[in-house]
Amino acid sequence: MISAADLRSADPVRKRKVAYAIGQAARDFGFFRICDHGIHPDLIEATYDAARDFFRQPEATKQQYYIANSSNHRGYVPFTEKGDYADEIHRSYEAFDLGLDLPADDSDYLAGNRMLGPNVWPKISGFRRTVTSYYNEVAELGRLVCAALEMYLGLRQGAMTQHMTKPISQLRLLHYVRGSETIDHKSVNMGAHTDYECLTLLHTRNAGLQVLGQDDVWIDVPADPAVLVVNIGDMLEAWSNGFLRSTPHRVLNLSPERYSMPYFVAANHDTVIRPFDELVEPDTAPRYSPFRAGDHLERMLVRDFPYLRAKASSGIGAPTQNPFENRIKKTGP
Ligand SMILES: O=C(O)CCC(=O)C(=O)O
Ligand SMILES: [Fe+2]
Repeated sequence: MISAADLRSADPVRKRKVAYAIGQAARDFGFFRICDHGIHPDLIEATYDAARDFFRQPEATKQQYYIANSSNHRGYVPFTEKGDYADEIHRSYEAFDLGLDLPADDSDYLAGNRMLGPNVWPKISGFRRTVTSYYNEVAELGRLVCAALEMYLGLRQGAMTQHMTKPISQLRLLHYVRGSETIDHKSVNMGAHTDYECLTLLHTRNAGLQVLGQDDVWIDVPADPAVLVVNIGDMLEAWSNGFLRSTPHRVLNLSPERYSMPYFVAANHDTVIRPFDELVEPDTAPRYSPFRAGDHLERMLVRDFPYLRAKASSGIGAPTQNPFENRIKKTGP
């Protein structure tokens, strides 16, 4: 567990120290837990309350916000919106997805960008205000962790964060419900995957998350309300030329009901992710070919969201295997 308090320190020595602790954990494990992160527990609780208020509405009400009705991937993801995760046995969760809340006259949105634009807001008192506050705070924390990793990786300041001025970062409110017919509580609810962005900052209230360790053993991540779980995602694996690895993880049916809130720290839509020169050894080729951040995310979302496949006009193409997930072995618990 790493105290993240010094990420906000004015003292460069303290800042460097915490940056190294974070970098080492990212390097050695690909995921780590931070406390003293500066997001007030009351705001976290209020965000869960907002999530609960949304999910407990009748299905027909939630369907008014169905993500398929949005052109920029915002809104309600029903239990039935099942992706292509081979190892899911009792997949049973719903979600609410949102991102940077851009105005309706945003030029990227008007140009048809599939990830940018305004959020969809349910008519629930306080929902928008609370969830926006949490989004802003977790986004700020994500920038601080990225800046710390720039320092650890020996990159110039802003090497990554300058590409996060209008990011395609999403916040997901997740609600898992274990069906009464699910007898095996170690069955997989959300299948093994890597996250597609740079980093994920996840808060959860309940056990069930597992991450794949170096030796291909699934490790249980305990639930602790004071903690944010951080893992490396695909974009950062490529940016770091594989020095940091995108960590496979999955969610078991341990709890009858489970809430979590991952925030995915991404780059801007059009940022071309290619390994930083500083991290490519002289006279060797980079280990990753360049790709646009938005293209990678959209290619993966089409695998995870049947509605995107159904939209003939989405233009995203056929679902593909995520090359960053080649380390996932279909091992048992
Ligand atoms: O709910 C969790 O703990 C993990 C969620 C997750 O991995 C994801 O949404 O990508
Ligand atoms: Fe994930």
